[in-house]
Amino acid sequence: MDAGGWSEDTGGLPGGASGVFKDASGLFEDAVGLPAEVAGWFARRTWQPVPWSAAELVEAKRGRTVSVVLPALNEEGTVAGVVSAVRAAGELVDEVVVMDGGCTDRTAERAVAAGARVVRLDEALPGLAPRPGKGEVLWRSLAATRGDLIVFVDADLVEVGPEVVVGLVGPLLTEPGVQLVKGFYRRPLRMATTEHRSGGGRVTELMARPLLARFAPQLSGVVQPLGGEYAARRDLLARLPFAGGYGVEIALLMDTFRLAGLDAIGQVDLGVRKHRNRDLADLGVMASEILAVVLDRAGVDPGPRPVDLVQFAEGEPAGSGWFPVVRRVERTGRGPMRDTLTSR
Ligand SMILES: O=c1ccn([C@@H]2O[C@H](COP(=O)(O)OP(=O)(O)O)[C@@H](O)[C@H]2O)c(=O)[nH]1
Ligand SMILES: O=C(O)[C@@H](COP(=O)(O)O)O[C@H]1O[C@H](CO)[C@@H](O)[C@H](O)[C@H]1O
Repeated sequence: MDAGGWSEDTGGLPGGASGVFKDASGLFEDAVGLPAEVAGWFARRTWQPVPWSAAELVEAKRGRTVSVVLPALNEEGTVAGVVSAVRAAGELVDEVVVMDGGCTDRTAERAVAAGARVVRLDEALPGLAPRPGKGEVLWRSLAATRGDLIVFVDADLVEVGPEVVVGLVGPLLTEPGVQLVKGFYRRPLRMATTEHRSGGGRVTELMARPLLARFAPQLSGVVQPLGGEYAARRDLLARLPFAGGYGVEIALLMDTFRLAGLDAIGQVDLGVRKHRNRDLADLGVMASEILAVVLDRAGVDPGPRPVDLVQFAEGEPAGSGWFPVVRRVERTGRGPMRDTLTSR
């Protein structure tokens, strides 16, 4: 599959351009070419657009099974739409599981009504007290599902369709060397009253990319390293540790690279991703979790645990001054699920 005009000998830029990449906004006038290793990987392991149909992939399954997992913490407003979108992939999907991360709203009820199986954290691993954070939810999904391939899709997406599953499992069913597939997309930024065509993926741009550039430059070709839509072989995920909070995605990416090499990773264009965009304060906590994980994977002491992140809020009414808000950032991860299951 021609990966959309990118080739290994053009410095990684479309159309043979190399050296300076001119952009209408002039923001990239100082761009340089991709390192050859990254350009080569990008050309080999990027599928844009996705070339497969659901029917072709059903044929390609050859007995392999697919579990789709939606991590959900109070997503009653969107979970049913995401479940329906995933189920529209038909026979490509063998089970749809919503992992209840501790919901106190109608997420579970609406997920069941839409056709998903709902599993609470304590049900997935009875007797093992759940820990907070997204990573714990994804880790426990390995015990709650049975598919040979596991697809993670956030439950807060809107305007999503079955192509999210088709795209993500495509390389896993057709390229034997690929073990982890990340989705990528244009990321609009939807705030309370406005929607911008791009601007989403704020922690990706401000934290993840600069960290990868310094500590794992081989992964710099991954368009959306933090994206919550990705798929992997169970036998890979079961051998990996899971970071506890929002560091789970970048940890899985770095650990897959360390364990299986760059060509075990692929990425597919999924079009546009719209989700609930959290405020900057929440993203500050997320960035802190991601920073800690990347430093840990890079062998750099991430500092004390837990760390107290001091942020500031403006008092009411406006003009009445600012006050500190301290958020304790502590997400304890888990070891490989393979070890947990064999020790139970
Ligand atoms: O402790 C958590 C945090 C998040 N999530 C779920 O993980 C997905 C991604 O989380 P979030 O939307 O907060 O991340 P963002 O997309 O804003 O970076 C969503 O479906 C959340 O409901 C979860 O199950 N438990
Ligand atoms: O990519 C990002 O920068 C963050 C925040 O996205 P937005 O700025 O709210 O679009 O979103 C991702 O990061 C989380 C941590 O990896 C993932 O868990 C989320 O699924 C993903 O949306």
